[in-house]
Amino acid sequence: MAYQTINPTTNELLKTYANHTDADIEAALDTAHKLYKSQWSKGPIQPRLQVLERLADLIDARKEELARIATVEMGKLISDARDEVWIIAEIARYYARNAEKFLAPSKIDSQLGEAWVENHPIGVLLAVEPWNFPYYQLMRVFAPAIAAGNPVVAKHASIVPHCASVFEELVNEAGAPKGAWKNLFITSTQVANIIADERVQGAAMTGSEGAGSAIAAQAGKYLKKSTLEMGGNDVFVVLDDADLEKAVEIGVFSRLHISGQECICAKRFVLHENIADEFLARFTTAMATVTIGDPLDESTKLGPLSSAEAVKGLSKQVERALQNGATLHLGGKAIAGKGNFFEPTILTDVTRDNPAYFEEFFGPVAQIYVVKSDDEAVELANDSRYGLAGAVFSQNIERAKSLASRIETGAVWINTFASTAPELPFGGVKRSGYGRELSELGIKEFVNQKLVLVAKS
Ligand SMILES: NC(=O)C1=CN([C@@H]2O[C@H](COP(=O)(O)OP(=O)(O)OC[C@H]3O[C@@H](n4cnc5c(N)ncnc54)[C@H](O)[C@@H]3O)[C@@H](O)[C@H]2O)C=CC1
Ligand SMILES: CCCCCC(=O)O
Repeated sequence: MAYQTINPTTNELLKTYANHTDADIEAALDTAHKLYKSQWSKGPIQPRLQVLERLADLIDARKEELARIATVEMGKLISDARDEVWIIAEIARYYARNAEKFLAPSKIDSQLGEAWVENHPIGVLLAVEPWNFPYYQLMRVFAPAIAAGNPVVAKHASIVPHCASVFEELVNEAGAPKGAWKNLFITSTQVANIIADERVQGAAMTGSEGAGSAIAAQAGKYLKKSTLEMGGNDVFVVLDDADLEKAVEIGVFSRLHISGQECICAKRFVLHENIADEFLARFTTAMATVTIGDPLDESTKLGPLSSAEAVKGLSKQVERALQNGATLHLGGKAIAGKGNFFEPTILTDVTRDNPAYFEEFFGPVAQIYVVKSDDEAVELANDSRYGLAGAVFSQNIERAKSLASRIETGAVWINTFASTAPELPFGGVKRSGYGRELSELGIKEFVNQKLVLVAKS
């Protein structure tokens, strides 16, 4: 597995990074484990939280540089890259300012005596992360882990090594001791060996089902806790009383955000029959006229996919959907020329016997479904192997809340697009994974919630 920076706008190879060896891994695990056994991990929380505060300030100071690195390495719009840099500083500050409260002992009323739960670190964690939010995915693990006292070794996606390197550089510059966070350019086999290592107590993974299944299986075999943040096939439900102009604008934004390479974004558009034609007409016009180009250009609204392989895979997936009966309403092909560009695409008439019905399209490909009722919308939303997020548009909030409660996902957003914030839990059910990241829930995933009880005298 080669770690390379290839600019997806030009497909120019910019840099190849050397892989780490087994000896490097051993050194990283030894350092991390020794840090876990030290006062740094088990002692007062404040020194660890001060690192997060300093890290946030360092990120702010290098915002434009960091954003440009991400855009050049995986192709997201420069404005989206700035947003990502902004939110990782916010996540660092959030845990710096809330972790002590989250991890404070909590009393339990018990007839057996004075009882409480303490929250302790559990040891070295492994993070395995994807390329689509190359900094956010790392901070989502690092911030709660360091606050709790868990050192982390990290394997990032092979196409974002510059982002991985600069993140580690920032963590070290913020004053984290060696071992708090170590980036490793390693193979899947080496990941499996790390999970098996007795010094490693947990694994946090974000990515595809294939990766998640492999990592969860290995973690299960060695009795290590894992959290999985995997794919999604989120519905974007537009009811007959929705603000159509708003729904169209947000629907286009959500489907094309990060060139459609986002696990929580609008993928299956579920339209009430009374507004379906009007929505589709406006949606089609907006998708067809979006500005496609260099993601460093501020006027661009749709950049490239992350890699040439991603374009090939998406092209085959769309072709297979059409071969199985879907109708191509818009787009459908890779854009000829330099770079990994794909046309904004709309598929209709995707029936349940079409493989596309159950598939996530990790690119600017929208599927359109028409329903007659709220019940039918819920039934279709839940007829999925995934359960990550979803959105419901209606001007009747109680009606929207009712649907939100019935949709089997980890989150439902009403009258807006699915997104993220430090205080909001992130995660899903079914084949979208298990566990939660961010919020108070996220910091509790890898701590020992230890009961202490003093018997009545
Ligand atoms: N739930 C979420 O927050 C997110 C989910 N995803 C999902 O991930 C997929 C696309 O992202 P990719 O980075 O291409 O996913 P990927 O699964 O190919 O890679 C994710 C990470 O896992 C590693 N990996 C892959 N196979 C592995 C194995 N057998 N053992 C150990 N490590 C392995 C990769 O090198 C990378 O670091 C889509 O399905 C997308 O929905 C992507 C981003 C966020
Ligand atoms: C908006 C942030 C989303 C992060 C993970 C994803 O959906 O791919």
